[in-house]
Amino acid sequence: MAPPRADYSVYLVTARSQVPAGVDYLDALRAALKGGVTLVQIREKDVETDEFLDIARKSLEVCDEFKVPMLINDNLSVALALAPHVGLHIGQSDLPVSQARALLGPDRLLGISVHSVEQARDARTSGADYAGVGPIYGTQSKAGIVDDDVLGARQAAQIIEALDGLPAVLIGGLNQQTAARALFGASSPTAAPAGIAVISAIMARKDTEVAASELAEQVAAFKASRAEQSAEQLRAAFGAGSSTDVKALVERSALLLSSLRNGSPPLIQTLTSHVSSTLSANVTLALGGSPIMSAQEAEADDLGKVTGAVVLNIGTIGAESRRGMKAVGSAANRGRKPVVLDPVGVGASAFRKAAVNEIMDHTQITLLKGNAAELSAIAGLSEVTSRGVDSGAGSLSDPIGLVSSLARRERCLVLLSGKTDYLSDGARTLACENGHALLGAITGSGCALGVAIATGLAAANSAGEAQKSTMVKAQPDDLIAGALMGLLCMTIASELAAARPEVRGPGTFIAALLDALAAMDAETLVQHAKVRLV
Ligand SMILES: Nc1ncnc2c1ncn2[C@@H]1O[C@H](COP(=O)(O)OP(=O)(O)OP(=O)(O)O)[C@@H](O)[C@H]1O
Ligand SMILES: Cc1ncsc1CCO
Repeated sequence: MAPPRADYSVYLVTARSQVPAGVDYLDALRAALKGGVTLVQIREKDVETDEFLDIARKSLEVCDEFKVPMLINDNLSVALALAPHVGLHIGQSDLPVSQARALLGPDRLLGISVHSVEQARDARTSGADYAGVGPIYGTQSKAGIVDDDVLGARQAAQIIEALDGLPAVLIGGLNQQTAARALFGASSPTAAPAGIAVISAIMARKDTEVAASELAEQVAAFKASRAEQSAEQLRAAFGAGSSTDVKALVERSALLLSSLRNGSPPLIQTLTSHVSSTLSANVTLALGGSPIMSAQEAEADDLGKVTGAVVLNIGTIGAESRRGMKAVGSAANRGRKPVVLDPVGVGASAFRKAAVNEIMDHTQITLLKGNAAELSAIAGLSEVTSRGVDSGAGSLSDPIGLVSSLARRERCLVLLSGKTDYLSDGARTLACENGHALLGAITGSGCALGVAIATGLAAANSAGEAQKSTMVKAQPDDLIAGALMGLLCMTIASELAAARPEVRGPGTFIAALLDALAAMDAETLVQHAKVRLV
C-alpha cells in the first residue's frame, strides 16, 4: 500500500476558459488556494507548449506561495521542464504509468485516471501515487438519458476497494451539492475516497474563495466522521441498531405516532405520480403530517430547509421530475432528512431502471420500498418479473435474504410490500402480517404506504441527534421504529376500514381507510400489530 504523498482533499483542476469574465485567472487560483484547495492540476487542452509552460510557471509561483503541490495534466515534457517538485497526471490512453515513473524519477507526484475495477487493479502496482476515479456524475443529454460512461458513486466504491489503499480522488460532476453524497456513496467499510477533484465548482464561481472553502468543509466533515467511527461501526450494516425486542420496537413506533400527533406537523415533500398524488397527500394529512407535492428543481433547496422527510416515487417520472428528484434528494441528504425511494415499476423499462440508478447514485436513500417485482429488479434477480406498476401475486423464494442483502448493499432500510411485509436494516428483519386484500384493489396504495413511512421517519428524525456515519439524524432503532409506524398505521387502518359495515368495495374502502388512519392512535397500533422478528 502506497503512503499518501499529498493531501488530496480538495483537488482543483484548472480551466482558464471557465473563469468568469472580469476575473483574472491567477487571482482566482490564489483565492481558491486561500479557500482551502490542497492540490492543483494545470490542464491546458488546446495550447502550444510555450504557452502551457508559461501558464504553468505562473501558476507554480502561486502554488508555491501556499506550499500546495502542483501537477501538469498529460504533458510529460512540460512537467520535466518545470521544477523537480512538479508532478504529472496522466490518462489511460497516455504513456504507461511505469514509463512515466521511470522518466519522472521517484520524487515527483504521479497520478492516473481510472474508470474501472480492472484499471484500478493495474494502477495499484503501477508506480502511481494516486488514482483519479471518475466520471462520478455526468451532464444530462437533452433526452434526459445519462451518459453511458458515468460511474456513479456506488460503482466508484468498488473501484476504490480495488485500489487497495492507493489514494483515490473522485472526479466528474462534483460540486457543493453533489460532494457529500459522492464521498459517502463511494465509501465502504474498508475504503474511502481521499478527496474530490473539481473544475467549475471553483473555477466558474466569482466568489472563488468561498466556493473552495465550502468544499473543503464538506471533505473535512466527511473525513472527521469516518475517523470517529470504529472499524466495528464501519463494518456494521447501515442503521444496524441493537434492539431485537419486537415488542419494544412496536411500542416505540406507537410513541412516535403520539409525538407526531401532538407536535407540529412535519412537512412531507412528495414527488410522486399524478395517479397517486391525492391519495398520498390525504394519507399524510390523516397521519399528522403536512403534504407538499412538488417536483420542481428550482425550489428544492428552499423546501429542503423546512421538510421533515421526502418521498421520491418514479410512478410517472419524466425529464422534469427526474431533475427535481436529483435536486430534492441531494438537499435532503445535506439537511440530514430521511428519503424514501419508491421505484414504481422499475423492472418494466430500461428508462425506469436508469432513473432509479441515477437517483440512488445522487442520493443516499434512507428507506427503499418496493413490491416483489420492483425489489427483485433492483437486486438483479429474475425470479419475479414485472409487466407494469402493480405487483400482482409475485412470490419470492427468499424474501428475507432479498431485503437484508439489499439493505446491506445500499446501506438503507428496505421494505418489501405484499401480503406479508418485510422490513430490514441489513442486520434485523421484521415480518408484518397486518393488511387487507382491499389495499391491493386500489391504485396507489403502495405509493401511499411510502408516504406514510416517510411521515414516520420524519417523526423519528426530529427526535434524533446527528448521526456521524449516516445521512440522517435519527438513531438506528428510532429509524426502524419510524418506518414501522408508517407501515402499521397503513396496514392496521386497512383492516379496520375493511371491517366497516359501509365498506362494499374499493370505492367505499378508500374513504373508510382515510377515516381509520385519522382515528389511529398509539393504543390501537400496539393492540393490532402482528410483527415478528424473522
Ligand atoms: N393480499 C394482501 N393482504 C394484505 N395486505 C396486502 C395485500 N396486498 C397488499 N397488501 C398491503 O398493501 C400495501 C401496498 O402493497 P403492494 O405490494 O400492493 O404495493 P404496490 O404493488 O406497490 O401497490 P401500488 O402500485 O398500487 O401502489 C402493503 O402495505 C401491503 O401490506
Ligand atoms: C397506475 C400507475 N401508473 C403509473 S404510477 C401508478 C400508480 C401505482 O403505483
